[in-house]
Amino acid sequence: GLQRAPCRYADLHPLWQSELSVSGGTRQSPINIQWRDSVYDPHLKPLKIHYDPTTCLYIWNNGYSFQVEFDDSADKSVIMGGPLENHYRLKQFHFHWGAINEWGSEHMVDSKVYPAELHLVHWNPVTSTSFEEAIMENNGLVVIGVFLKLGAHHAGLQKLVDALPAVKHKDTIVEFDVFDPSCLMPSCPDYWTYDGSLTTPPLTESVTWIIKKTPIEVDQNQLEEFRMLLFTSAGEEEKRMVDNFRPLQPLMNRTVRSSFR
Ligand SMILES: N/C(=N\S(N)(=O)=O)N1CCCC1
Ligand SMILES: [Zn+2]
Repeated sequence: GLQRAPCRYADLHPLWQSELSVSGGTRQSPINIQWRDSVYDPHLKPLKIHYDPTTCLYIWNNGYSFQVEFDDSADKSVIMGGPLENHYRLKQFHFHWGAINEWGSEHMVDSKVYPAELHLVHWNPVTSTSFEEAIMENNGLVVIGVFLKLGAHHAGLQKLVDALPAVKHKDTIVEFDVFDPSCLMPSCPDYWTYDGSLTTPPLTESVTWIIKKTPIEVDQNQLEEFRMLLFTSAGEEEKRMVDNFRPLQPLMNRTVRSSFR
């Protein structure tokens, strides 16, 4: 039959062959956040973030994104408050982005898409004994999503960008110490929150999402450095790491709550 050109490499990327395998999902991510349908919840507290920069370990290219890993053996880099009943430990952060500035984020706001999205992944040490266990637990994880928009140079991000050439190929790693990801947070406290899932396999429905309303600004050069990474290992035919985002998923029977009026 007629071969349909893949609309995105991500659709063919091995990670996505299992995309269709999550049958019966009722709380999948990402979603389009319709601002007018979100419900202000006065019981939502301010999010409290305490990251210890010395818990930063290394950056690596996992063949889907670049990821900064943290020492999560103690309650040193934690978040609490917001919609959360207890504290959660920071495990890693990573990004999703597009081949061009017109798309790239996973979540959308009133169908507006951003060039990239940061995910800070945390797990619940009260109900789980490890990150790997928490991935399978209902509400075992909290992911904070921060939109990136094209604008001013981001000095805090630049330290990360300068390390990217060292992790150009899949399964490469470089030491990265003393970095405080709080510098990647917008100063505005406003967020939406909803119950969702991981956006890559195993796609488990274990995530309380906290999506910051206000994007951070990064410049064109910084976005282009993301796009110079490769999905492929050294020696393989090079495939640029771009469009590593999952398509929108149905909202189904969910309400998005906002921390702001
Ligand atoms: N998909 C994921 N995070 S995300 N994109 O949903 O924040 N992960 C896969 C394994 C651990 C984190
Ligand atoms: Zn992600």
